[in-house]
Amino acid sequence: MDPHKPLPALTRDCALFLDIDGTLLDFSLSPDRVRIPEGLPALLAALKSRLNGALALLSGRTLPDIERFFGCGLATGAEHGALLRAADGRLISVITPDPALKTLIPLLRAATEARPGTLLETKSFGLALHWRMVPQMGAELTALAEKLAASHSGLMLMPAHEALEIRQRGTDKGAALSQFMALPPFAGRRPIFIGDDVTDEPAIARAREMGGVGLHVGRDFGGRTQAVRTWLATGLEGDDVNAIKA
Ligand SMILES: O=P(O)(O)OC[C@H]1O[C@H](O[C@H]2O[C@H](CO)[C@@H](O)[C@H](O)[C@H]2O)[C@H](O)[C@@H](O)[C@@H]1O
Repeated sequence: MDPHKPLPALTRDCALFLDIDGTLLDFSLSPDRVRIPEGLPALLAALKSRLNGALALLSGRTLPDIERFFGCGLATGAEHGALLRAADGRLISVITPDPALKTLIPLLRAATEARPGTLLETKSFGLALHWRMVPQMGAELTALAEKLAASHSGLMLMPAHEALEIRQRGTDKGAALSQFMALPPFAGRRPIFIGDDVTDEPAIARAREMGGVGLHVGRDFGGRTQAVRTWLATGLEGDDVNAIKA
């Protein structure tokens, strides 16, 4: 977007899709240390109600992480769209995990244990190597992951913020957005997606292709998650927002 262009209005006819880390939440030193701003779960619940349920989280996080952060009441595309769950808990789709992922765990775990400050995050449909505490370790871990994944054609590597995601091919947040948009209560609405990372670009592009808006935290919100939360609160104008400032 043109940085001088005002942000779009978050109106009742939108379908809202939100990334989590780096968009709703500030980054922390490790995945389990994120802080959920007071009022954010209530803000999301109020927006969901304002949009007649057309709000979904699209994240690289696991479903249990997302439920721990925000409860179970939001439609969710977890692990970059590997698993899609409706707000009422119904499973919409889930991929079959590639058995190759498990075979990489012992080698990657040994590599992170040998490099203090690095971390291996094991998820249901992918792995993530983290080095936020020791950025100088990023190149070595990336080289190792490239070597290990090379013989597994079903896997792909995706650079992330101070991390590398090892994922299955065939899913991304753009496809997840399309799947939700084909279903009620999303169908027929104007999609708005907000993300911050390379893994969010397919959903940014997809929202635009569908006549909606794809926003980027760095390009459109000055890199500030607080600016995202403030803009989200504008979607409640007219409601009693005093109790739900995030
Ligand atoms: O799609 P997202 O909701 O943005 O999730 C992307 C990944 O986020 C997490 O890692 C990132 O956030 C951590 C906590 O702030 C940070 O320590 C790390 O450096 C970031 O890369 C999460 O751990 C991953 O599983 C998600 O895929």
